[in-house]
Amino acid sequence: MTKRTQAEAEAAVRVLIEWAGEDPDREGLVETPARVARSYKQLFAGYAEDPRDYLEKTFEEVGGYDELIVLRDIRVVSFCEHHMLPFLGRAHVGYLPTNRVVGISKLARVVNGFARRMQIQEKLTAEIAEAIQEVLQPQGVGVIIEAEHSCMTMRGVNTPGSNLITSRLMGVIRDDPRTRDEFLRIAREHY
Ligand SMILES: Nc1nc2c(ncn2[C@@H]2O[C@H](COP(=O)(O)OP(=O)(O)OP(=O)(O)O)[C@@H](O)[C@H]2O)c(=O)[nH]1
Ligand SMILES: [Zn+2]
Repeated sequence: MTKRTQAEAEAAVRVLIEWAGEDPDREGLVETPARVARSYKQLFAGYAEDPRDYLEKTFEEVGGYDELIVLRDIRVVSFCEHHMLPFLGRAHVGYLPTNRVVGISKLARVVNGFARRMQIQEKLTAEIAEAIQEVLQPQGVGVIIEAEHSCMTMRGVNTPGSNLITSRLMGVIRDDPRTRDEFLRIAREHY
């Protein structure tokens, strides 16, 4: 993959501005290519990190805790790879630990690290679950994401208010009906 410079990104934005029918040299737009390029760096910051790294530090003194751990309503800001438009919503992430747990902020960091890339929601959901399964090796993992896609609400089919719900369940959260029901109930309690 070709590595591009900030200057090249700015030139590309300038082309898009012109293509949209605007004058990139008018006062309000002069700095826009630079702003957009900087903004893309932040919005796509996920390419500069491996979210698995957040899960390396764990705690084993859990007092025998062996029930589900669920972090609900993690804000998701991601981008559909078809239109590069945002999809916004919430993720619910749970796991059934084996003998160690992770700091809860790290679950949100993992979501954010994968979200700040271009992809479809199905892939985002799977990547989060698989990273947790791979690094923490819990008895089970569940990830549910509900999000509204700007490419559907702002353009195209124009259906504001419709949410895409995706889930990836692994291990006992997928295979043991009682654990699965408990996870889904906790994750959906507020729907
Ligand atoms: N499965 C899935 N589809 C997505 C996601 N984000 C956007 N899409 C869809 O990707 C599809 C791309 O379809 P295309 O026909 O190639 O593109 P398009 O002509 O812009 O399609 P419209 O959005 O229907 O106007 C659309 O149906 C989008 O709704 C996602 O996260 N998951
Ligand atoms: Zn889209």
